[in-house]
Amino acid sequence: MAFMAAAATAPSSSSSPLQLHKHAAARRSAPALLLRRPRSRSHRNHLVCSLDATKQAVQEERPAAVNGVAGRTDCYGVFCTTYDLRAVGARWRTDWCKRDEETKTWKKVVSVAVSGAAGMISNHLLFKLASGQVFGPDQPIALKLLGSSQRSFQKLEGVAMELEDSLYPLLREVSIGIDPYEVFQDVEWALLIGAKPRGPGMERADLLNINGHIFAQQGKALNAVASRNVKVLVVGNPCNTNALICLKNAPDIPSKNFHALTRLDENRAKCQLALKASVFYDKISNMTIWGNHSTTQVPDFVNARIDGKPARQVIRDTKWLHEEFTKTVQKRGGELIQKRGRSSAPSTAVSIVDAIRSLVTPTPEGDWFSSGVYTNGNPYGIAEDIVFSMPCRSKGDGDYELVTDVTIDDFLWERIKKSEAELLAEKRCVGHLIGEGEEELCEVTEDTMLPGEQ
Ligand SMILES: NC(=O)c1ccc[n+]([C@@H]2O[C@H](COP(=O)([O-])OP(=O)(O)OC[C@H]3O[C@@H](n4cnc5c(N)ncnc54)[C@H](O)[C@@H]3O)[C@@H](O)[C@H]2O)c1
Repeated sequence: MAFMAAAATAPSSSSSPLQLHKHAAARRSAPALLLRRPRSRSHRNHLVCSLDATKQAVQEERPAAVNGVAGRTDCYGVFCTTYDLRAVGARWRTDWCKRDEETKTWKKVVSVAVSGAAGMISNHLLFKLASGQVFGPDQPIALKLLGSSQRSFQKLEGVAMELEDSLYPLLREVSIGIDPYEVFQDVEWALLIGAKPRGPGMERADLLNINGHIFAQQGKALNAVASRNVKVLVVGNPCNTNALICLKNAPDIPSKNFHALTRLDENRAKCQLALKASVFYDKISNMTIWGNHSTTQVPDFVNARIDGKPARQVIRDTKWLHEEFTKTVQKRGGELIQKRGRSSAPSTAVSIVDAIRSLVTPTPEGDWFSSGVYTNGNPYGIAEDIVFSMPCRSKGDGDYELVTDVTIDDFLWERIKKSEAELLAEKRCVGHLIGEGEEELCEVTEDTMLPGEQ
């Protein structure tokens, strides 16, 4: 347990209602921070009850060199302390506080790792996670933030401070680090967003290799230290093949637990159908993105429904469906970057929220959602042993099943095969990272990165 308090020290004052643990600086190669705070739906009561004791304890226990003093330290102010709520409850002196503690019941904290935590997408996502929008308003959460290098550490500190200042009742723990073997310890969710952007002149094949190494290492780390049922959502591009690399390097974790994010594409496709049909987008359902998160993706208007009716019955413009719809969805990120000057981070963060919520809440009757998942006995005849976006349904237990009642006509199948061929080619490029050959055999030459996501 790299980040957790290793040794409980005695409370700083015998009359203190708080049991305060100084965070043991248990780091190996990487620095780490830990924030644990008393938080609850009624956390403001806790804070009122405990404020004086907290101040006193923090003052007495705080290590000498913290709060911006030159030189590196492992903890910063309140990040260095752990409060034991049970001890607080046991020692409350006033009836009001006692009553508050006795009536409280807590779900077990869910532990979520986020890589690329100082990046643009995380800048939106972390605050949604901490607010309860993702796992629910009664689900406490621990956030484990992974950065890429010593240089990123200071940025992660800044992110942790912003989270702290946001006073989220559900946010119980924030730890930061740059060693995935430490950050992924016991995590139940791993949101792998961090990746290198494609530099000037860099081929897609180069990116596959560079980012592939990141996801191979992170897969190994998850395999070694994460919860045995960790759910992994890969966002960093090229996300399908990165997810494949990650799962191949984590043989002790079920392959079914790995996802590549294609939910942004699904949301964009729903938006375009809604615009074309002049309906609000909550009327669009059964939207599938087939294949790769690239320009070979296949947004499926054949099975999509608008207000419960097949989309093709509502949108009679076949030329638009065949020729414009897919292109518009693919180019959405590029158009956005031209207008806004930056890539689509807020809507990507929202789509990550949607992707997770689709797994932790039951799918509405008759509907489904898209996710890039491992092909292992799929009912559609798509090549096995790749990560391919397909229609899924969930009971809300974190797991999913593939949807079988879909129609795949010639139009869809021809395009699905192209995306499949691309993913098989990407797989050959990363054979050296998935235990399938020492030498790279890479024939990916076409640039199929989605515009706006480099
Ligand atoms: N799947 C999708 O739908 C989708 C949509 C948008 C963006 N993306 C991809 O998501 C990724 C992140 O996008 P962003 O806009 O947040 O980028 P960003 O450059 O703002 O942030 C990326 C962060 O990742 C960090 N990082 C790099 N290597 C890392 C490593 N090994 N471990 C941990 N962190 C590391 C960087 O330091 C940086 O802070 C990119 O690869 C982008 O192409 C995917």
